[in-house]
Amino acid sequence: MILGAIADDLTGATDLSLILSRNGMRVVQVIGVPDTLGDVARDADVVVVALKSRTIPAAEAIEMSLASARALQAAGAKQLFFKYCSTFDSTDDGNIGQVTTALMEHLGTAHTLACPSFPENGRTVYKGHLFVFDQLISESPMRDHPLTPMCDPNLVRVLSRQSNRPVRLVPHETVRRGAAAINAALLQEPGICIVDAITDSDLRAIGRAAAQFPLVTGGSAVAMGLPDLYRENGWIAPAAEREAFIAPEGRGVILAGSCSAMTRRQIATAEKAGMQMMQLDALRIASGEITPELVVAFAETASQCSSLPPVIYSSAEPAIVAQAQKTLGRMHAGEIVEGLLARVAATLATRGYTRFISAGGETSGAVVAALGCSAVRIGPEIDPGVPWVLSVNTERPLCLALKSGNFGSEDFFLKAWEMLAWA
Ligand SMILES: Nc1ncnc2c1ncn2[C@@H]1O[C@H](COP(=O)(O)OP(=O)(O)O)[C@@H](O)[C@H]1O
Ligand SMILES: O=C(O)[C@@H](O)C(=O)COP(=O)(O)O
Repeated sequence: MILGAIADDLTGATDLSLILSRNGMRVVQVIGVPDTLGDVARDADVVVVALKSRTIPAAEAIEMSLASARALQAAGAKQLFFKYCSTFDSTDDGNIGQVTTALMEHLGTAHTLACPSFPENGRTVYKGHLFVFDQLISESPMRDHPLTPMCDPNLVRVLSRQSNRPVRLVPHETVRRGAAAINAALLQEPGICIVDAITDSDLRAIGRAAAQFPLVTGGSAVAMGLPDLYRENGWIAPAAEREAFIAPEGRGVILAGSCSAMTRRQIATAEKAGMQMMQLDALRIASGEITPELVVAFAETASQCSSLPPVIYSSAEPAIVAQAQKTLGRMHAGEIVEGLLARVAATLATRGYTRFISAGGETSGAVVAALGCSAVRIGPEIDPGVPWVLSVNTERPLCLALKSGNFGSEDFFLKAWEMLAWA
């Protein structure tokens, strides 16, 4: 194994695993802090550890990340990659800066870079400012994220508030001059460099520039150049063949806890396509009016009426989410919704459901933990950043599509489901 990756949420981990496996690396993805990785890592070029550390207190996120780093290093990782969201999801309390700083200290390195750019999904960084397609992040729907509202587009400023290390910019003028110029800029002074990147070729140059860095941090796309680089250096074998993906027979369900504008559009499209819908309200879950039993009963009835999977969603407009948060508290509202969706998933799995599509990083983390799944194998790509994956250690095999809230086309749910017809 050459690369050890730590992702701060589950959908982010599968996104990174997909990019690396698409570029011919043998990827193993584990969920939660691993004790040891001996057997798991033996035939892998990279192990990706999926945490649920994006919105927890910074001290806990640091502890989980360092424990994962130690396990990855013990299994042979020569370089570490800290993966966070392409929309830089975090608050001033953390956790991107704090975890990066802790990993730098752990590795004894004074230099690293931070770059969430993912042009294929419309995320670019220019003059240190993060864009989502044509909008600054702070003017995009991400300003209303339920847990990590992004209101400052200047990443140098954002990261400076989260780290005691100096944070500066490597501007696009330097990035355009290629890997050697970027490398020189990164090494000029100690600290964390936000690096501008607006195209895949920028990202490949950045990867090359950081080839010898013990720690790289960023969105998944920053890793796209690493596999070729490792092969050129003889550190990994020629591109691996992808294993066949065989979806287990069984019923399916869609569970959506993401409130992103894209997930809400995908839900509307699913309804138009004839999927059976149930909307969950956070306040009614908190009052006990909506119970897991009620939701499971809906899913079972809906599955009898239609060959399409039912959609169970708490996704709502910012005003509704804000109202729930005012009554329940921001984090508690999230936990209540995640808890319900997780219990529904666990019950459905005992009743023959084997195909789960989940929308939202925190949501997917909760759902997959409840399914008892601690490792997955990466399958075919549904949309950029979102593959089907197969559980490797559950009682019965499960196939899962873990969709980042912001990712996927408007017909994502139907498209993901139809892919299983030939898998
Ligand atoms: N109706 C709602 N009211 C309050 N919080 C909600 C509601 N629906 C979902 N949430 C919470 O919002 C958070 C969404 O985060 P996540 O699942 O990571 O989605 P995304 O991928 O869009 O960031 C979760 O913690 C979820 O439980
Ligand atoms: O980088 C990304 O945008 C995704 O890989 C990611 O991190 C997903 O997070 P959520 O949007 O919270 O699902």
